[in-house]
Amino acid sequence: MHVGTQGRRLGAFPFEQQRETRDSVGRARRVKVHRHGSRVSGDNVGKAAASEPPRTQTQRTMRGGAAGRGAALRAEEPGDEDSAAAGYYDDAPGGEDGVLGFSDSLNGEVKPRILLMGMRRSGKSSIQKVVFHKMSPNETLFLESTNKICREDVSSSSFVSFQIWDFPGQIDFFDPTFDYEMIFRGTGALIFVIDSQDDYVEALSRLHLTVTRAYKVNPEINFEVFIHKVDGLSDDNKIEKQRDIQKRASDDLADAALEHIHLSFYLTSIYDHSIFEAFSKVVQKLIPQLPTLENLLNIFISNSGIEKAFLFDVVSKINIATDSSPVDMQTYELCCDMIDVVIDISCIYGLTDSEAGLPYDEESMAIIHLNNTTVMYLKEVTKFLAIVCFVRKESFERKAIQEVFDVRVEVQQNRELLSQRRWSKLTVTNGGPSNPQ
Ligand SMILES: Nc1nc2c(ncn2[C@@H]2O[C@H](COP(=O)(O)OP(=O)(O)OP(=O)(O)O)[C@@H](O)[C@H]2O)c(=O)[nH]1
Repeated sequence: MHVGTQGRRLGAFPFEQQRETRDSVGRARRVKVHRHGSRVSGDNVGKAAASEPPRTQTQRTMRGGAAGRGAALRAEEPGDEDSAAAGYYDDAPGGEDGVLGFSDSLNGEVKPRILLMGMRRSGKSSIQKVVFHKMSPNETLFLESTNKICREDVSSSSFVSFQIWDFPGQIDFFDPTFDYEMIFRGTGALIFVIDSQDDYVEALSRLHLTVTRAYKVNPEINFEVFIHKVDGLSDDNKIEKQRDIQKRASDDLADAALEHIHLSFYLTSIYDHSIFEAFSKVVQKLIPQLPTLENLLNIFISNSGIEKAFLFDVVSKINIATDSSPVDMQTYELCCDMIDVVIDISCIYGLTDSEAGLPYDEESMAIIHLNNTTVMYLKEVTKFLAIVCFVRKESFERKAIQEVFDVRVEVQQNRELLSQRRWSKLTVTNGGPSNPQ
């Protein structure tokens, strides 16, 4: 396997130092990746966030105080939103954060919201922490119950940009301080989490109430149901539970003459890749450019000898898009593992203490030969995105992949050359030096 990060030396540490690096630097670097992953738009916000502990820095929270809350809500959604949900919003320590977090309003962009709802202890915060904060599943055992709505901005590129709102277990729709109209109006997807290891009768009636309320306010919401914690169930049991939950939820909607509301169901667990796969599908539905991206990947694979190509957000391991050939869970898992390996190896061996670099940059790439004549190829595409390709050994040896990426490098070089020439022309015309330097 080759892992490249700005040509840094690999494998040069003595063993003891390696361990130390892993414990102290490796972890710190990981946090760094995550910091840049959970970005807040706007320079000031980013700078302020950099010096804060991970939790406050990435969770955009609303201020409990009327002024702060009012400012924040006005900034995001013009209109009379001030009354919204005083008791439900998180109190941000060091209030500035809450206000600045609403950077959408500063550039006029409104990010779609993904809401995480469900009964207490169903696993909502764990899902958010594992997918977006790289928390290990076991650490979620120590998570405290969420009392207020916690909000986080995720923007991995120009086409992946949304907010996640993690709700406390029980929301009282009849509580006058809970302005659900305001919340549902800007929502792109509502994820309702059901604990499959618990009795789910109450959860189903909550699901029904939530869906019908939300639909009334905004019929455009995608309703996604995570049948969660399936790691404790046998395969048969999983299918049985899914069938039962699906049927009961559909029956409830049919009884209310709302059978036209579409619910999507996913079997998920934070202990395997199912949660990343499910979240990928939820996010993909919110990407307007998805058909174009799929088309580009189709063209890409049909002209390069590559069998399958995925575009991934490196931080969250969300699969942004793939070509239209079928995906199986195992392939998806391999991609996630490869991303982990690249980041981990870069953190441990790719950086030195004196360098403030990131473990993922424009020179990041990796090649893994599997034991079944398949080769996996990962290459940086943008600061936050990677393309992961599966290619047969024969095609790889014909250097199909290298040719594809060499073309990209050549095109870039030609562009640079062209712009340099233009620049020289311009400076000569203006009587300046002909060299752009
Ligand atoms: N077995 C298993 N346990 C999980 C899974 N996801 C979360 N849990 C556990 O479920 C418990 C509750 O998780 P939380 O994330 O705090 O639940 P929550 O829905 O945010 O809870 P509230 O904040 O009270 O609404 C924790 O002990 C987690 O470790 C999973 O996929 N499988």
